[in-house]
Amino acid sequence: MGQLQLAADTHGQRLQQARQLFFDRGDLPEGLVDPLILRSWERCLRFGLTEQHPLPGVESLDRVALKTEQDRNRYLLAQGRPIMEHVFEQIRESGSMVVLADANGLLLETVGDPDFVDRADRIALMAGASWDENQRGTNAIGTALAEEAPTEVLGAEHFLEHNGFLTCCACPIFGPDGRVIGVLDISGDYRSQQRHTLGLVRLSSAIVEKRLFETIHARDILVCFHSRADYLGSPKEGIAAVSPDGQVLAVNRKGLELLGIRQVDAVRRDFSIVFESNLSALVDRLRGNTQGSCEISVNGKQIHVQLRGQLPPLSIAGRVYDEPTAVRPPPRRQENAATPQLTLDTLNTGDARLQAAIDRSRRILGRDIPILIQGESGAGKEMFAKAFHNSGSRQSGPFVALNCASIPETLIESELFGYQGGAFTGARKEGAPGKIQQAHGGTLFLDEIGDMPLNLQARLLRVLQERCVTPLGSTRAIQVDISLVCATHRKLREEVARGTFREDLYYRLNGMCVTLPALRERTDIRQMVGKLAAAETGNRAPVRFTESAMQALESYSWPGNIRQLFNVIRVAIALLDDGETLISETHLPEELFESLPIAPSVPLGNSDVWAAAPLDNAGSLEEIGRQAALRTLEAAGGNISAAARQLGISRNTLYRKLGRL
Ligand SMILES: Nc1ncnc2c1ncn2[C@@H]1O[C@H](COP(=O)(O)OP(=O)(O)OP(=O)(O)O)[C@@H](O)[C@H]1O
Repeated sequence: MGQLQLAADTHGQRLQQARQLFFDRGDLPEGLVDPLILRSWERCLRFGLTEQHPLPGVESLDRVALKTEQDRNRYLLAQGRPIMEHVFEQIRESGSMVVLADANGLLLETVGDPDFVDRADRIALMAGASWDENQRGTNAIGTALAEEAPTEVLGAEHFLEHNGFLTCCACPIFGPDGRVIGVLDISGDYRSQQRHTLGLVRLSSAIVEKRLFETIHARDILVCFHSRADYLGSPKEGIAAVSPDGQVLAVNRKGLELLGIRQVDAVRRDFSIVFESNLSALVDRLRGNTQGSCEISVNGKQIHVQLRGQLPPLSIAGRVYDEPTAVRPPPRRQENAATPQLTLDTLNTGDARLQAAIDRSRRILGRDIPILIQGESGAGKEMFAKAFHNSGSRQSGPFVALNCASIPETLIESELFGYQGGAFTGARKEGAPGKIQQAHGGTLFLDEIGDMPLNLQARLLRVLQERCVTPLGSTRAIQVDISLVCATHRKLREEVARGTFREDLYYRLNGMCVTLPALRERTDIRQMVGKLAAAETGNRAPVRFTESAMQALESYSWPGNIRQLFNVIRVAIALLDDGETLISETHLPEELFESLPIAPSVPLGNSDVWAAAPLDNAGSLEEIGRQAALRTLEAAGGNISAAARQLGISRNTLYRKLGRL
């Protein structure tokens, strides 16, 4: 008999003794059970559970309800799925499964060995079921959530007898604001317990957290650090997100550990105070050397630092950091073209439908009528909103954008309405104003408004009616004066009919609706090509297009619209040899020449990767590739093999593209 088996037997005997003491005699079996498990058993008794039965009425969600929950947690799933696949590869054929659950213990997705999945199904360890402690008793998922700590629950440590055949390891996943947003778990047969499983789950959760942090702060300067240079880039590195004016916006959990401080000690402080170094000098030292690192001293300790994310332009870097109060920070989002004076006039490149939309919008300038912009993804809705703001009387006020689809539901509320200090775990001591308040005197742009959760729609409606906002945890309403512009790629009327969008809010937002034409419907593609190419080359020598290349660009169906066109032009320019300025068909992707045009409604295929990969944060071809790989993976429902097949690359290459696991 192996040592592990012996240990398991001894552990099993001790547990039986502990259960007898606890359940039969009502004693606390201290010393026989891990204190964390004991705390959980006591909680379960308080919930009214018995060791034989869960509470009556515990039912799993049906497919539709599960889909809704998966949708609400799409952000967590998008980052979690590739990691689950990767973890499963490590434990395949060990009679186990990998589970991703939301912050309430609802199982969102599972991937596992078929034999074990069958057994797991019988105890409802499957997507759609809740494993909250108050329903299933002590279990790694529910208990990790209750304790907010990595948790291992072995065999009879499970409160409910019928779960005693399980061994489970789970680790909570913390969102970028420090709140728990989900939990990753590996469950298997008690007899196949592996010593390293908890470590694997912890590491994997750390990877998901890191990706969430990097995605949320993709538009900020990311200062990555560790006491060991070889840990830079690993899930163990600390990351601080810093605004262009040198204010620390957030520090990830590893970073707080490394610095030995709390979130409230860092957030909203100047970088130079938290890191005892001048950010401007650091940017200059590391500019052009983003793979390199340098050492700084913080609190008497040497740390290695690397910069990633959006570095400010050189001229701005110096100015802003030297005179923090005198200069307005540069815009957080860099538009690709027409940045200097983006107005409704400059958007007009000759297409009649676009011109009609511009004319209609111009008429309501300065009248504070909410405008709803509809159009396919990448058709230029945000650009239009910015141009609308710049053309009206509020142009000197702030333009504040929030994309309701790209941040987790738990964050939308605090991002939008703000919060008072101490409103929730991880909240900053001094609180933070929300986007609504930040837009006071200017324009609030709510992108993908169709993705706003229903409960927040009600709160938003109240703000629009009363022109007041009440931050989370506060009772004080703050007056706001905002002009509202919303955009969506969804058909909001249909969402209203389906009951997923409030009718009263729909009418409130829809003072005037403009629909932007899809790029394939536009007659000014040549002009757009010229404009986007000029934006990409900047001060370098201008590029030209052969007639056949231009015709290919004109006749393609552009499912990803202007974003895709710009992407294609960027890549074409990158493919030119030194000194070469003529773009021909060889510089364009093959799908432009395939006979079947790609309609936007077909499922994502190889060529749609180009369509969907957003350019806004794509600093390099490597990043474009990573985003394309992510999109394909999402479209393939998280199935790594299917996504790799679709891209025509190996699974390993796909993993590498997804972020070098
Ligand atoms: N008229 C334009 N001139 C130059 N670039 C443009 C123009 N319109 C859009 N773009 C560029 O195309 C990309 C997509 O535009 P934008 O983000 O405004 O589209 P969107 O419709 O809001 O997309 P989504 O619905 O996916 O958020 C951006 O990089 C933007 O800078």
